[in-house]
Amino acid sequence: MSFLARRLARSQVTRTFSTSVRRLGGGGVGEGQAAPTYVHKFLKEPPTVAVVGCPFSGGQARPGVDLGPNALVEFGLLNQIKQLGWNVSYDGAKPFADIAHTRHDADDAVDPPSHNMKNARLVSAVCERLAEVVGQHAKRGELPVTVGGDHSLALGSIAGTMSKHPDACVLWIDAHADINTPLTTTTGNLHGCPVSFLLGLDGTDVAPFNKWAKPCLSPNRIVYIGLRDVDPAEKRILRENNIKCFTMHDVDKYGIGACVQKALDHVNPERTRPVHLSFDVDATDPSVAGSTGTPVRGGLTFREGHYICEAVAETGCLVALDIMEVNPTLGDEKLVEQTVAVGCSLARAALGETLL
Ligand SMILES: NC(=[NH2+])NCCC[C@H](N)C(=O)O
Ligand SMILES: [Mn+2]
Ligand SMILES: [Mn+2]
Repeated sequence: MSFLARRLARSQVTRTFSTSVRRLGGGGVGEGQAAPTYVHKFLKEPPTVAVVGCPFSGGQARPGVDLGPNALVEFGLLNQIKQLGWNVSYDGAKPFADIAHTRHDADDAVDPPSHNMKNARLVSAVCERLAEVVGQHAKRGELPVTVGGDHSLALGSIAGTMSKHPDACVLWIDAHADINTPLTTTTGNLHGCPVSFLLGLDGTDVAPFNKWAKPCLSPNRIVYIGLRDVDPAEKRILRENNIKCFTMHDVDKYGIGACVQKALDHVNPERTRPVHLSFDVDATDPSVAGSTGTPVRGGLTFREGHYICEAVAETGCLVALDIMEVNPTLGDEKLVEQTVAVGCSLARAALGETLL
């Protein structure tokens, strides 16, 4: 175990679900038993997290992001979640074992570009499988945590969430909007496109995706936080579809607290709707999580990133979480460990770690 992992493990051992997450004890805080501050609105007892590691890099061009899930699990993610009081299950890469999931765009002969998309068959197959796996966990009343892998996977994870919770809303935390369509993408990388398929935008009704990926999200049920690198065609799409965005400019202007509140008020005004939180670690500044394939300077601070996760946890509405785009082959050892640690701590924050 690395130094950081050991230190983290030590600081966690005394925390239990019943004392740190579920209730404020009657003793210290005024009269009687305080009400639970944190109630899961949509999960079955006992609260269970299903970690779904998806070692996949086919949605973009840089190898190594497929090693993300293993890096987070090696860093202790499963135990860290257990220590927050959750039951935790983990299948390793088994659900994807029969798909050549770590291939990326060297393989044009097997998976030729179609409709401007690279690795379309591969991305489609992996996302279809991921949708099944996430959907199964959700239907059991568990909370699937999908650990990527590149962000094309959110097409699968969100489709899976929607199969159980068709009224769910999505918080998409990212430097990028990932809303290119096969008609607008300039890179052909499908990690820049998942949202357009979820919404069923023009140009997305194409094989092989249209075999399984039916539009399942409407533009008023998704909100972005952290944007700062949006392609011109994506800006047009966001405007035309009236999609609510909190760019880094807005985070500077209003502060993260107001942005998250407005974001939740937009997609989930009564806090009665299930929430799928899709977190691309490149939303945070490269000084916070630098081991990622498309870093963009000027991002969320460590606290701003965690605040978003905590505020979602506080609603009790979280039904699914994605932690995406950790690439443990980019940067020196220190940067990698820091990025992996941030991936784990964002997940813990979304699962209630810092709530009293
Ligand atoms: N998930 C990400 N990191 N996406 C980056 C997308 C970059 C660019 N907009 C593209 O379409 O390729
Ligand atoms: Mn991104
Ligand atoms: Mn992304």
